[in-house]
Amino acid sequence: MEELKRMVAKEALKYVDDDMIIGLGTGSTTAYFIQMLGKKLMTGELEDVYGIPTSHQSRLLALESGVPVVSLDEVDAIDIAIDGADEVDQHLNLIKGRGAALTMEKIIEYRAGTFIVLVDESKLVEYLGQKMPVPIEVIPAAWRAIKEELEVFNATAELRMGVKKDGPVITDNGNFILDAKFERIEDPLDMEIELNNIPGVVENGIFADIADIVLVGTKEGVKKLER
Ligand SMILES: O=C(CO)[C@H](O)[C@H](O)COP(=O)(O)O
Repeated sequence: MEELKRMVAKEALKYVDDDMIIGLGTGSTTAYFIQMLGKKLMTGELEDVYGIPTSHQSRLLALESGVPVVSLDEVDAIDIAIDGADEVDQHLNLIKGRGAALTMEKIIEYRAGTFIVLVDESKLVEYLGQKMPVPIEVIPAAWRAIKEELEVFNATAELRMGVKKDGPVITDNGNFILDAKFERIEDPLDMEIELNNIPGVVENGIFADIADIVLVGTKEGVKKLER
């Protein structure tokens, strides 16, 4: 599994050129990409590349790996964004947010010229919601009301609890995460919009119609899926 992650991260480096601004996703697969990018910058194979982190995790790792970081309000455009995903359907719609960084990820990836997703083949699904819940970032005061309101969509939601921390997970933005298990998400774009219409929802982990390229790590090599 780690080898497949490394393989797609290496492939993603081929999309990086000098003078680029790159959205840096969150998670274990993107972590390989950030480290490899840092090495290319240190050896001088790449120059004047800046990263825009999507989380504390990617910011700390970028700084540690030698990738200079900037924030969204300091740039005019983002050339590419690189990130992992938890599920990818055949139309390249995604579920993201296992790492609770979905809000900043969507802010950056929506605005990238090209959004490239890195996964291994276990993440490919027939329909969204097949294996994973949809993480929903919510304002803490509204979590219980939203949990109940999600029943309209036949979704069962759980408040995500911390590991090595008592009580709920607190996102980088100071909010809670509800993990909502749906029976089947028939229309990802419609569901993404519906969920964001609930007052108190900050953002949800359905990324419909945003990914341009998905690089899939398989035992036979990297497969490229394109929209
Ligand atoms: O959405 C995410 C974090 O919020 C991650 O990109 C997603 O969970 C994939 O992570 P990994 O590469 O570790 O499997």
